[in-house]
Amino acid sequence: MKVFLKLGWFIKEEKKNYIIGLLILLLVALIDLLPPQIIGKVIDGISFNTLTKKTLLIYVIVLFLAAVLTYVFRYFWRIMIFGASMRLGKILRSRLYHKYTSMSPSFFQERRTGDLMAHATNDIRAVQNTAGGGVLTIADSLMSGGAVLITMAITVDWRLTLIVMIPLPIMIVLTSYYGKLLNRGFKKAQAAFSQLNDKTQESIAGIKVTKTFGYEKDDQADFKRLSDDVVNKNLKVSKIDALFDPTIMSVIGVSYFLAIFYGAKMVINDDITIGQLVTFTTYLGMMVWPLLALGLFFNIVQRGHASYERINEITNVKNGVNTEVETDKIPEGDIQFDIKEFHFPNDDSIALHDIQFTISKSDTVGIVGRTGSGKSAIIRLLLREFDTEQASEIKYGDHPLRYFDISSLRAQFGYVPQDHFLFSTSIRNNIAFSDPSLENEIVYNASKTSYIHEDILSFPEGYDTVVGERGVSLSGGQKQRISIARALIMNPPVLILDDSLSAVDAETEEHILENMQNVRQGKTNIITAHRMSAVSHADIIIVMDEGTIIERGTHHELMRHKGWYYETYQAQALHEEIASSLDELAKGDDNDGTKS
Ligand SMILES: Nc1ncnc2c1ncn2[C@@H]1O[C@H](COP(=O)(O)OP(=O)(O)OP(=O)(O)O)[C@@H](O)[C@H]1O
Repeated sequence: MKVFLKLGWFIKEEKKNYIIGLLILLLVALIDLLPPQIIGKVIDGISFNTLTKKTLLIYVIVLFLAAVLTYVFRYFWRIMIFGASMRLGKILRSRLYHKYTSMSPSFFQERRTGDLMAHATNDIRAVQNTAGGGVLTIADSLMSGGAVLITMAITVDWRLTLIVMIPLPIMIVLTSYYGKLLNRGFKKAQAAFSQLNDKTQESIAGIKVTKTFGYEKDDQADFKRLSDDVVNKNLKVSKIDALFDPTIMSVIGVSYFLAIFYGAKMVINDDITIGQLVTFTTYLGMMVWPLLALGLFFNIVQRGHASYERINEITNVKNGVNTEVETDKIPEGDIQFDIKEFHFPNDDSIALHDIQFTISKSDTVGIVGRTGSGKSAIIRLLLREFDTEQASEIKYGDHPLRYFDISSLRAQFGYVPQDHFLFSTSIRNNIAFSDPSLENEIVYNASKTSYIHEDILSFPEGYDTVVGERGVSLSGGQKQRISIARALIMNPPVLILDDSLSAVDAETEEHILENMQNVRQGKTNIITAHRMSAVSHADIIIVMDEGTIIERGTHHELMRHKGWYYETYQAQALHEEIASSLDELAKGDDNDGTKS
């Protein structure tokens, strides 16, 4: 029942629909009381030989009207009550979606995708059912059941009514005990479903790796284990659920026995007529549904409560990043880093320390270093993915990052992340993601700059080619270049390429960088890379190692310095030279082969 208190805000909102729906439901319950009365009267009329044709006709007309009214009323209460519950589903779905889209990336890092999807599907369905089926079952059970009991007491005999109610308290005790067991069972079953959802999502996303490693059998076994777990936990719930019906039917059975036993005695003693006894037992039959509805109500409500708690747990999570600021100032100017020490949330090891450097407005900055040296960490702090001290230690213009509204801060950046992502839509829509109404010419220019225009034209449907599961398969380099075009099209004050040229060959990289130098004049660029050639043209290059800066300067300064940058640059240049010589040789061999 607690879930109704928690859903009080919604019930208040939909007060009108619920009241009208419940009133109509009450009318149906009252109309349903008529037929047993009429049956009793007809039986008594026959046994006392007082039934005339005219009264019989009136009874038939009343029964017919009752049937028509019940039909119409049932239709309307369904629309009122189930309509309201659907609106609750919509509200919760929007809340969750809003929550998901407003959370910082660390939120998603800590949670499993399958779990988040289960909240948006299974859990919402369960809460929606509470606001629909739950309200209906409790109202129907109280109103129909109550109306039937009162009518039995008034129109037949109150003593007989009390007698048949003797077994009811046993039923209430048992069903509320089952209800508690159900809640526990549902929580476990929903959690197991989340895990299965997560497993399915991960398996599909990682299908290529699974196949390459021949891991299908283990993957299937893993899936079977989780699937069995879901079945077992739901089976436990069903076993508890299955106790409701027999308990209720047994209670009704005992009540029937008492009704016949004591009712017959009363007929013999002339306390009630035989017609009244038939009316009474017919009413008792009408108590089956309200009592079953009560059992159903516990089931629906316990499931809804467990799900509502799971949804609330997510919607109550505070966004890791404090977004409440008073200024509407747009960030502008140089970006200064003065990071003393940074560790990722929930991680004790130091990811960055003693990072001091400035990115002057309109400069291109290169950040290089071994894998795991902290390049991406710097970028993620600049994008305020975490609400740590560093939001004060990094300044944009005259103010720390914390000073700015998070949306206007992020709007300054065009970011191409390391793990680029394309949506399952056309290439054009992927590039014009920030504004789908952009003219084709602008889309083409961005593609030309990122050196992907010709590739796109060679696809079967050009820019309308759909990417992803049901579309064309793109190479890693093509995906990277489309992602770069998507960032370039925004013409952002600061463009960040986080290892975004790793999958293109040296020649393509050179073309892209050359094009960028032309179109990004007067704007800031930050490029992190493993290949030194990607940053050699930068105004300043930062070399990272073990979370701190070990070298800095222009390409020429660093080459003179003869440190890590110099050595890596030389090694990569040599490697590049050997690779292109081998390429030439292979081409030569091919040509020879063709001639002979
Ligand atoms: N969310 C996280 N929680 C804890 N540690 C993290 C997290 N993300 C990264 N790290 C760790 O922080 C360090 C720096 O990682 P970062 O991703 O910045 O390296 P990088 O230089 O960008 O590496 P790469 O070139 O391979 O992308 C690494 O040791 C990494 O394992």
